[in-house]
Amino acid sequence: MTKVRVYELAKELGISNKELVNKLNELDIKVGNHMSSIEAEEAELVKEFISSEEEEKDNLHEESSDINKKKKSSNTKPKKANDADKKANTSKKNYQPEKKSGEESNVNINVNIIEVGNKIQVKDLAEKINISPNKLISKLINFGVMAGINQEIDFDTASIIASEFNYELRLDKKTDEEESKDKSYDSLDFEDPEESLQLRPPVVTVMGHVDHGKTSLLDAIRETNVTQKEAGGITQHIGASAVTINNKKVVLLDTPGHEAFTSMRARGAQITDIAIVVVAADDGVMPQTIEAINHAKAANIPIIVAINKVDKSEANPDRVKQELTEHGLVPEDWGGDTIFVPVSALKRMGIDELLEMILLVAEMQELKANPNRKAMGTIIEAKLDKGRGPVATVLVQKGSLSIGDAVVAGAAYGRVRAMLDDRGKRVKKVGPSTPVEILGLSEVPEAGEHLYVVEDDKKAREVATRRKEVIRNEQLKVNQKVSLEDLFERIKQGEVKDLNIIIKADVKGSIEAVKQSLEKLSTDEVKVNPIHGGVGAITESDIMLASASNAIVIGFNVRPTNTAMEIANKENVDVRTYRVIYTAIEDIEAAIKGMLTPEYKEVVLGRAEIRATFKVPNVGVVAGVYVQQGKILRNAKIRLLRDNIVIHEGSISSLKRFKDDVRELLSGYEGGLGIDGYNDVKESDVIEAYTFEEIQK
Ligand SMILES: Nc1nc2c(ncn2[C@@H]2O[C@H](COP(=O)(O)OP(=O)(O)OP(=O)(O)O)[C@@H](O)[C@H]2O)c(=O)[nH]1
Repeated sequence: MTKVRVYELAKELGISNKELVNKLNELDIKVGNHMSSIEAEEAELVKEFISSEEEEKDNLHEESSDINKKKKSSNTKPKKANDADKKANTSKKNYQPEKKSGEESNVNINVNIIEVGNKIQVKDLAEKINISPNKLISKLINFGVMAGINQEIDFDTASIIASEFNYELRLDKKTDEEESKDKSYDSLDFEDPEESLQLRPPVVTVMGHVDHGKTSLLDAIRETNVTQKEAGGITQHIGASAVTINNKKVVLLDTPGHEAFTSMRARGAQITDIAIVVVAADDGVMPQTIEAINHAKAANIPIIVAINKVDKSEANPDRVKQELTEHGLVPEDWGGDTIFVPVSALKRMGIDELLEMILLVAEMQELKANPNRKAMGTIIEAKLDKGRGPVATVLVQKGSLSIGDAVVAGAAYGRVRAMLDDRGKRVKKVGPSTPVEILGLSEVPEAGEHLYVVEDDKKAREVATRRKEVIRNEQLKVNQKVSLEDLFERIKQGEVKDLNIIIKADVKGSIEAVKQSLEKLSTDEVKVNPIHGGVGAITESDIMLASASNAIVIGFNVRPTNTAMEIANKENVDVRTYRVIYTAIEDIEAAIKGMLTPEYKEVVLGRAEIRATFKVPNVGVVAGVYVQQGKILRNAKIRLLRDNIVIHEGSISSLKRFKDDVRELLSGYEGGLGIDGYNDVKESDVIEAYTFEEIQK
């Protein structure tokens, strides 16, 4: 009997290999991938099935507004599929009209009417029309709708499917509203009417290069603003604190640095209104200053520059201004719109001015919230306290939180048993922009989770249970981050309008060159946005920024650090490294146009650190290595990294364990390694072994 390759059939049908493989599996024709082959007869069946599906879609299109008509069309429609079905003994269940057992076959006589909202979750619909969710999902696939069990489908799609099972759906506006309020955790956060809004204090994060004085500045702000009465009280560390100037409050997040800021953002929580970027006047703009600026810009929040250490004799505030101008922050006195405040955290100089500027920027932003509603906030920190149980610091963002409120935060729920402010004082009720420590939760919530007040305990428990499901789904959603592979598809679907890119390189010159070439790749459909560039290894902070901003990371002659690599895997951030600028530009251009056809992908096998070097006569230099992770294979390709910068790429000339030649060296073992035609190895260099794997399509 003749056989047909899947990829040939896909080509003939004008659909992707993946689509065809899915279709075949739906029809119970088991295939592994596009290289598998199927019987010619099966191929015929698939062809007929697909053409009948298309016909079906056309019908639905024409008649989509009329439910009754739809019912008719879907009852007559699968005829062709039935014919096809007869030809091969494949599963019939996928495309035969379903009849509820014990019911009349003439659907028009016995139609069940159900009221549903504008949208309905797949599993709810399945329950309502009395079929298994899996059956419903495969039915949806037949209709060209890819939806998971927890996903929502619209009313039209739902009613078409339901009609096949003798159910008629009617739109019920009330159910719709109630459902969306009940079902979705995030819909607990409703919009407040304009007239209910009142000004609220700004929430500030301090960022800047290491040792430029972030912590000192936070301390200075707090100390200069503690009133006499409060001075005796011990300032609690709860993750955030509030200070008052001219009777106005400013909230400071305790953990300085853009890493903390961005990891919050990566978890979907944007709590900062204003970023203070600290630059030491004696040191000027440094790499982490630029990172901080780009992290704040990516989050779209205003920046105030605090030029710190102006007490020092070598302080040169003008140089700081000059340097920052190059990064788009132009001081007001130079015609720009960025506020610069000279301060000395050490000598407590300029602190009040800085706070006044914060209030000014806050005022311009018109930060408002409705204090008279059920509270909504974000968890800043949380821990398990031996005596007190789960303890969480929440920044109340909307509404007012009171003792006794039933709350839910992620999978945690409970009643607020006690509340403490940042001075350790017990409080009963707090409004927007207030950090408080709360007791009474069922478990320790994740930082970054939203907290909502709900009617009662029962409701809190219910929402928390559902939230657990959502969290699980969100973890799956991580997969939906942008990558070059599916970029074209995502642009076509309108899901990606900005391609955010982070560029890391071994030399500064490359960054600017790449940035300019990349910007030129923008099309009408997609804007290519280099959001950050820096010299050196790809770090954890780069990956978090990419994750928070849905960006891809490209590196030139640099590699990710071990932690960065782990986090990139976890967060599903696409990291691409190149030796030459040209290939990177070519890749991204191809991805935008949908022409990227990689057949192989690089897989890192492991990394080994060089602990010693030996000169071996007639051989060259051999490195004594210790495998830190993964394994080193004798026939793998390797890179020599120094501070995660690629010094050399090549292959292994010898791999030994003690005196013996070995084919591999595993994690935790030591051995000797020679690099083919290369001797310039140093202690603490890292050998990265990698290989290429064929991509399964
Ligand atoms: N002369 C002078 N020294 C300062 C000033 N502010 C901070 N310093 C000093 O600078 C050093 C670093 O200050 P930190 O506040 O620890 O800096 P940081 O940015 O928080 O540092 P990391 O947390 O390590 O990133 C300390 O030795 C401070 O005493 C200032 O205004 N003037």
